[in-house]
Amino acid sequence: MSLINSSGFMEIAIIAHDGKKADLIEFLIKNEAVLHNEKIRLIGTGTTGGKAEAAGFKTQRMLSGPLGGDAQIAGRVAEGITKMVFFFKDPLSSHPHEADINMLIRVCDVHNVPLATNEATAQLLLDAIAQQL
Ligand SMILES: O=C(CO)COP(=O)(O)O
Repeated sequence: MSLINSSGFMEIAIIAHDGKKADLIEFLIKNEAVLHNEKIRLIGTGTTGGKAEAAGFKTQRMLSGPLGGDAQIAGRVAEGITKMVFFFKDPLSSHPHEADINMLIRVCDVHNVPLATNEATAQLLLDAIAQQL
């Protein structure tokens, strides 16, 4: 399983529900030494991506999650462009686009793409890839 896509980058998707956005930004800042590596490309759902950009992380923004951003990222996972997903889900809230959320998770499993749905898992994944950069 290669984590580098055909463009030569490790594209990581960053997504967070509203209740987890602050945690994700804090996670990015804590790991900025790895995330600013020239081989890493960040993409994100609309609002999450905007907050990451505001925190100093160059991020290609997709549509907002509820407007189809999760589906766009699922497409990139299916096409082998996005190689890892950090999705800080809020398990205590319901979401109108639950079908998109579940579809993204399913597509990651179909294509064997590493998916972290919480910070502990995201940290383990990032620590692992730091060795490969
Ligand atoms: O709802 C989301 C993921 O399901 C996140 O979308 P935003 O980053 O646009 O808020």
